Amino acid sequence: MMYADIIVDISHEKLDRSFQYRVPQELESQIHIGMVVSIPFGNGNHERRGYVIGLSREPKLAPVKIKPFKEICSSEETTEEKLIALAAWMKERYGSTMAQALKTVLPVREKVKSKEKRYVLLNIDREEALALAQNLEKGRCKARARLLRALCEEPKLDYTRASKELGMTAAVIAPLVEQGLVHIQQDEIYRIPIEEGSIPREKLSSLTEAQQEVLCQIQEEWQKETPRPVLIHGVTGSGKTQVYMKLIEQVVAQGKQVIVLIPEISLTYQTVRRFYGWFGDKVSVLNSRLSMGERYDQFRRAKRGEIQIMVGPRSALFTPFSNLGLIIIDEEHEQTYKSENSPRYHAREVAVQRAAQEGAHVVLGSATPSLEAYSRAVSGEYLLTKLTARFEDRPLPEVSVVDLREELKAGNRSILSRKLKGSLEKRLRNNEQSILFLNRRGYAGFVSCRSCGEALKCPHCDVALTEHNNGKLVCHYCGYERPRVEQCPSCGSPYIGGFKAGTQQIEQVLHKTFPKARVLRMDYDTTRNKGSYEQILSSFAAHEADILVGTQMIVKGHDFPDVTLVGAVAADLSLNAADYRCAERTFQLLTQAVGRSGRGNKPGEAVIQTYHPEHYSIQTAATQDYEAFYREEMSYRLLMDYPPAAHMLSILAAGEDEELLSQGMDYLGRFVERIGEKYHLHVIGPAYASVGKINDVYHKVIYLKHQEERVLMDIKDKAEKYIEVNSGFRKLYIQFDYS
Ligand SMILES: Nc1ncnc2c1ncn2[C@@H]1O[C@H](COP(=O)(O)OP(=O)(O)OP(=O)(O)O)[C@@H](O)[C@H]1O
Ligand SMILES: [Zn+2]
Ligand SMILES: [Zn+2]
Repeated sequence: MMYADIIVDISHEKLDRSFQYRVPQELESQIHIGMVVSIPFGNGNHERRGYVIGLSREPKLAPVKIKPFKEICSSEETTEEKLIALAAWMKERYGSTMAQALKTVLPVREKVKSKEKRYVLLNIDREEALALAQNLEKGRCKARARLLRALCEEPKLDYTRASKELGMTAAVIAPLVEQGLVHIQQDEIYRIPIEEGSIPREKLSSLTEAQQEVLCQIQEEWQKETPRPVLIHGVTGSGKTQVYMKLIEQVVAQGKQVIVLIPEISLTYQTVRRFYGWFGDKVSVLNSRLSMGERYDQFRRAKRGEIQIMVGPRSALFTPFSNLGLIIIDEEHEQTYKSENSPRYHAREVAVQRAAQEGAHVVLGSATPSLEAYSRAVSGEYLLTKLTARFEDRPLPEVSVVDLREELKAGNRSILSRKLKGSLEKRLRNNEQSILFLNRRGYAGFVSCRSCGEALKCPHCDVALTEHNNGKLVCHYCGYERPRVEQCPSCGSPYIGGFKAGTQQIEQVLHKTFPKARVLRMDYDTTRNKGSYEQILSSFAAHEADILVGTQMIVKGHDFPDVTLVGAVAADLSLNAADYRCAERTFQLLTQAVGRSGRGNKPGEAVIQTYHPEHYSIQTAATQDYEAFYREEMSYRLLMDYPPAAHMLSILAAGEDEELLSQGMDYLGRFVERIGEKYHLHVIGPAYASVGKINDVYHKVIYLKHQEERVLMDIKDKAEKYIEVNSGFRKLYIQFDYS
């Protein structure tokens, strides 16, 4: 006997309410996940339509109590059915619940309108606020004092949190606003302001010979019986975008639809304008700042066939097009394509799956492909195409690597090396622009030596140790701990500690060193307000500043033709992240950063400041030699059994009760070790996750490594069942994560 789990209404929030029905014997061979069937529903057995979201041989009730459904309603597969099938695949692949998978894939209408967010912000500095709070406490204005103290901790305080958790009433806040000590700010939901028809149409430029060659290779692949996904590996500024546009034009001309994924950070007004310029109102653009309701509206337009091209971040992948022809993923290596919520899917994998289900093509592009994509391309699973030169053969920037240890020896203690300072001076003299960036990505309190540059690493996992509040140095993969050190274990120097400089300090140094230079800063602090990100970028593009200082967000995908110098202030920061991917991230970031220089008519230069000038990720980024990097990095992954050389499954658990969490994870660790024994499964941990405690919730993780994916899938299924039947896990929140 076969049973089907059926949901009645997919436009409803409560997708987890499914009902089991019996599959009539004669339909067993036809039924599959996603299909619409007609069911007797409720007390009156009214006929309703429902979607099949799961099939099994196990009844959830006594079999006599399970009603059969009547018939299969759809003769042709609808878009919803395909998406439900995709959700079912994601549930299996990533180990989420079906409800989580459905909510990711289907545009579920939201009941409550998303509210505007309000914040309370401090206008005075911290010391002043603390002094004031003390005074207010003496004067028995406790509530106001509490608010000020909270603001000292968190200068931008969520209004609802302030009122609920701290018990602030408007009467408490109002006098502080009146005195000008704090102010209230509303962050509206941001929408890229494009009015239809307001942008002049442009013709696509004709392709260069190299670009044309890539286009031909792709078309040839598409002629085949089973076309493979395509990876375009094109150096920065080679015109990958031009190739995408031609492909889009062709697919749209065949009456099919296209999804273009772009990292959120590149979804600027500039990009959007270009798309509208080329394709007019055939295009719609999503970004994650749209409310669920607005996203829903855009998806409905797609479903009704009002648009043919959807541009957006990860979630645009689920646009309900009925005749999907192509999915493009630009900057394929970007981390934001991986979801951090269950199902923790990767857009690349889901794109390949959706395209296979619907007979569409996939094109990935990057100047610095992920190891996953490139290894697939090398093995022939993907077609590899290349653009090896910049448009019009513009030269790639000349790169110098500066050894910061030598600077210290020469008595230079500034953040700016002599080389970088000289290069900046030259740019200011010639009225050209510069970008300085600090790659703080993944930065989490590592400890390194200022004399020799060595970071303290885990002897078992070869990733940087992280300093904890208790002074211990901890490995986030295996849990290894050691006490704080007073001296560098490599060179004996006492100058050992965390790296403290931030973008603000760089800005100050620039003001001191070049008082006349116009400096813009872009980091998390300066972009929190609505529209400020766009403002800074457009102001810099209009050459209203000479130097742009910021975090990695400034080096991604932007095209500023007047920039002829890019400086990486401390390239090691990302190299010391507690993550096996840190060399890859560093290489990508530096290569992309270097690629922002000299894109216009004037040749560019780049300066990389580092304590590890000999490290391969820095060397190969300096020579812009992706293949050399790939060889080195792949041999490291092979040696250490990290993906893509092996498969890795993380089991992440969170809970408020630390002891319960530890106990649960110990049990789970022993369980997977036991069932994994026959496969020689490699189990690491449990250890505290890289951020071990967030908002009083503790996080722990177990890593499983194996050569075969199917083994990890099997272990995951068994672990899921184990968790389900053991009540000790009820108070823990457990997620699976593949990489
Ligand atoms: N065929 C072409 N005709 C006219 N201009 C072109 C052509 N190809 C590239 N360009 C110009 O060269 C510059 C770089 O192109 P594009 O931004 O597409 O490169 P990219 O490969 O996407 O670069 P990155 O990976 O650095 O983002 C752009 O200013 C673009 O307008
Ligand atoms: Zn040292
Ligand atoms: Zn370790």
